[in-house]
Amino acid sequence: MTGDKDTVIEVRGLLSQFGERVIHEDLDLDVARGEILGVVGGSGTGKTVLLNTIIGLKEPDGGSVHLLGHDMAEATKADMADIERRTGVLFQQGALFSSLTVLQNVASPLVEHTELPRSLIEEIAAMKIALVGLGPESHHLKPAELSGGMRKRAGLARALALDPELLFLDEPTAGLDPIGAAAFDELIRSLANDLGLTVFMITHDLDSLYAICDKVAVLADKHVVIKATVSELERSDHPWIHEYFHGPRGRAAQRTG
Ligand SMILES: Nc1ncnc2c1ncn2[C@@H]1O[C@H](COP(=O)(O)OP(=O)(O)OP(=O)(O)O)[C@@H](O)[C@H]1O
Repeated sequence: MTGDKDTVIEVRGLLSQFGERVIHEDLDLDVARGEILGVVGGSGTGKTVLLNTIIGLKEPDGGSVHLLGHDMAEATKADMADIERRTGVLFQQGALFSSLTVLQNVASPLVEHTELPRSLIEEIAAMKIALVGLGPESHHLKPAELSGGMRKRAGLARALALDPELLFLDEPTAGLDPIGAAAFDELIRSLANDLGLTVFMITHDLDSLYAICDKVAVLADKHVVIKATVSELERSDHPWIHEYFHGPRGRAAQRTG
């Protein structure tokens, strides 16, 4: 790390490509401890690829990523285990194991990363499920038996299973109706505050930016063109940002935000 322990994610000069196709070039990003960062950008600008690169699912083609003090290029198995214990990820579709119940899904990181007795693991999993607002009747349901909103909540409970300090969310409100999305935003905001989480959240949802993000990073032209507060972004004259905030959807979100 460059020495600043309050920077939990540090990306420098990132190059990402698939074959000849360059997705990121010279991309820099810092995320400070305790920050709730929204990551926005047009479709295909590489938001998910960035998330996957930061957490080590994709290797950078150039540049560096430091995550929770670890240089990802040199991370050992023990470092990766440390990172996995300290981060939670909610993938776009919830990524729950379809053959497991909600309780078993939420328990799975505890089974993998701890030596705790089964009964205690189930108790902790039940607590996490309650924390995200699901009732005990959900414990024995399989993912296919859940609504979209319940699936997101179950995915969030699993992401919180190991008491992470850093949470990655890929489009957490996508596919939810506006009321469900607002409730989910509220849940993320209060969990982040109460648990002191740092959050990296990819979203298309302007309402979420207004409701919960301290800062927003905009991906365009293959890199982060600006990282700023929403009100600073409203004043940006970058064409994509201007359209995003001042187009019809932007105006609607400002009215309700
Ligand atoms: N495994 C892969 N192989 C080849 N190309 C890929 C792969 N993964 C992603 N891409 C390409 O990289 C680009 C960025 O994808 P990514 O999913 O990160 O976009 P995004 O910004 O998250 O988009 P959206 O908002 O639509 O979800 C896309 O053009 C995609 O086709």
